[in-house]
Amino acid sequence: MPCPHVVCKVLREAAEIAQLYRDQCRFPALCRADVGPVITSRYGGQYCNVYTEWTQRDLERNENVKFCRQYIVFHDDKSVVYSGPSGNCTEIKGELLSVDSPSGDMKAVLRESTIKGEDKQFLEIWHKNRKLKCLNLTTLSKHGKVYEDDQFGCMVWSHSETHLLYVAEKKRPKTESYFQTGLLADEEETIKTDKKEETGQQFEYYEDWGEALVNKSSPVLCVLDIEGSNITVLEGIPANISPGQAFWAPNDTGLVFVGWWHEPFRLGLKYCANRRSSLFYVDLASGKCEQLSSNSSAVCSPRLSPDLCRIVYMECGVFGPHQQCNRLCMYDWYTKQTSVVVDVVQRAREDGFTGIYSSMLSPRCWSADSQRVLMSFSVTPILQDLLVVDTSTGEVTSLTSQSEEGSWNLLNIHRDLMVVSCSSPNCPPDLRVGFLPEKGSESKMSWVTLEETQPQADISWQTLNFSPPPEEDNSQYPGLDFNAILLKPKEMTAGSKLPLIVMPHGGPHSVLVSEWFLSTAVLCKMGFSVLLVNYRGSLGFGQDNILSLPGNIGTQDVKDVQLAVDSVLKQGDFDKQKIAVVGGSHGGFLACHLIGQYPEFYKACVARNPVTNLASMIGTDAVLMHYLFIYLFMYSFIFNFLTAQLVTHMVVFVPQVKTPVLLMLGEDDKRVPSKQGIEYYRALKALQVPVRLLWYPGNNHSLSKVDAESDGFMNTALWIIQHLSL
Ligand SMILES: CC(=O)N[C@@H](C)C(=O)N[C@@H](C)C(=O)O
Repeated sequence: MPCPHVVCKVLREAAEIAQLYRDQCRFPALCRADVGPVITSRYGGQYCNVYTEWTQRDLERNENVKFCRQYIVFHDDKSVVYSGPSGNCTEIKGELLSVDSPSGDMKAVLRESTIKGEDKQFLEIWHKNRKLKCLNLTTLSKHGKVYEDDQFGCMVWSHSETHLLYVAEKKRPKTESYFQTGLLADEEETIKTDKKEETGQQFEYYEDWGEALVNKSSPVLCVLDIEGSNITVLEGIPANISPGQAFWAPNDTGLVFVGWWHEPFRLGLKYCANRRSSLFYVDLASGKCEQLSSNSSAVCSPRLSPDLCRIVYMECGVFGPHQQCNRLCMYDWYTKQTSVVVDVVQRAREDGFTGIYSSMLSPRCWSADSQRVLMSFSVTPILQDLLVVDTSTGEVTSLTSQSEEGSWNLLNIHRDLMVVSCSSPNCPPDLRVGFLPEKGSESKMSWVTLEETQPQADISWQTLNFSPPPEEDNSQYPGLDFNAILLKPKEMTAGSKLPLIVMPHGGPHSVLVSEWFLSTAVLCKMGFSVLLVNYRGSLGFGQDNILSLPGNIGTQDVKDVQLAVDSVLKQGDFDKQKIAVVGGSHGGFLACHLIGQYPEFYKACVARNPVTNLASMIGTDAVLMHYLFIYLFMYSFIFNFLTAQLVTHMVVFVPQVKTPVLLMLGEDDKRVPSKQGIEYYRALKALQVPVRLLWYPGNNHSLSKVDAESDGFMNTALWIIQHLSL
């Protein structure tokens, strides 16, 4: 018999929930910041402009709008003297990429516009108050579409400001069938090339780089000579690598870039930092391409120091977990020596440092004297701190440990002026600037807020640490802990109990930090408590924690989540009959496992693009290596992988399920085939378990288009309200 008590009041009306969601959507997120050149006023004062770009969901227009706002920052090179906005927000439309030249005099913009129903790309060069040039890249047809993604994309001015570097899809040959030859005779270039090569290639399959990189197959490095309006597609790069994240070498002698190998085939790159890749240099005079980093690891985010002498980059192992603890490496341009500045950390060090887990460094990350590197990442796997690394000693110091709790994000640093954003589960992102203190004085860091946000008084949050009981300890990696973030509505009627929504993250090698999340904030404001669990295998606890999960998927992670829930329930604030579980991707896998392994416990389940059949992950473009490694770790590779033990954990425990399940699937998901969700839906239907499937066309794995995300949120909330009988 459940004990009688009052359940806390939860907002139930769809219109009111939608209004709450709409209100919370009004908090924008920062996506970029640039620091302009120093200007000296006629009275001797120094100032610079800080340019920022933000995104915000526009529910009426059903799009994520992007806008910019600039700020003026007067300073004395050590501290901010005065700052404030210069003008209002301006929406940015049609700009795919933009970048100011180093002097700040020029600006390059890649613009997309639809003319007579056809998408065209234009490259514009602006000088002061006028547009100098506009090149129609589509008509010029030197290459395919320009890449604007974070993985490969870049647009970089040469140091001399005479050339512009970018990445685009390689031009594909025109093709014709064996039976309609001659149609291409007017195509000059086609005549010049070997005709045989193109005949019969109409239906050639081009592998792409997978989830969120669809149609990105063979990137090429392109250089625009601004004066002559000439575009050169660089040659000399090995045909079996895809270049990206490129920049100009010292003195503009060549280009440095990351190259991802195509073998065994193009493994999806999104969420997978472990794909074999190296740092390369291509010399512009000789066309010779040289490999600068190891042959057997994965690298990303190379950044050149202001004195143009050294390049830092992050490196991790290949074939292992899809996200791991990184090594911070440094390549000396002149001695050609590579050193490891910060190594992989197996377990938390005595000072609490657990390693580097950034997926990307900010566009600039060096201190002005080229001695220190700045980065933001989770130091304890809850708080995302701002850290400064001394490249000569490898010493890591926090810049934010003295500040309020939350997650800090370094947007940029230039001439030691940092632009950062800070948020927490009850406070949307703000915008701050501050000068990097001298070495040894990091604790004296002082911030000036350019855009303030108020903490939401009705949400409280705390972090919780868990140690698994001896029977759940990992024998190979003993003594590992994990943690969770618990959000609660602040106002609770005395004697009443809260409904609880459990949310394990996806990945599985990912982490939930104490930052602002729209959905959890709205759920909490509605009256729900939310538990975000970083089970063993999450990032931020050291490499051993990550390695403890492969081979134990479906058991260790499931038990950790359940332990966290059981421990939280002991607090006594929660109604044990009103618990729901929500998860996406691997988090969806865990949600489906939890309702299968604890059939009476969860009263509602929502799974977004869940992995429900590991057997069918084999052969999917992006996941093969990743999942084979994770799930088949304990089993011999491929030939005998279908052991009874494995099958138990591969297809989630369907027959035991009683919990009503809401499934949300993205039609274009390249990471977890939507076929799996449909199979799971049919299995639950056959078992007469209440199940509903929402199908989102035009959405990939992230289900992040504004209409899909908002519809997904509303249906999640209403499904939980219905099945928790609230
Ligand atoms: C590596 C990867 O994409 N794994 C998926 C199964 C997954 O869980 N993705 C996470 C990152 C997500 O939240 O989408």
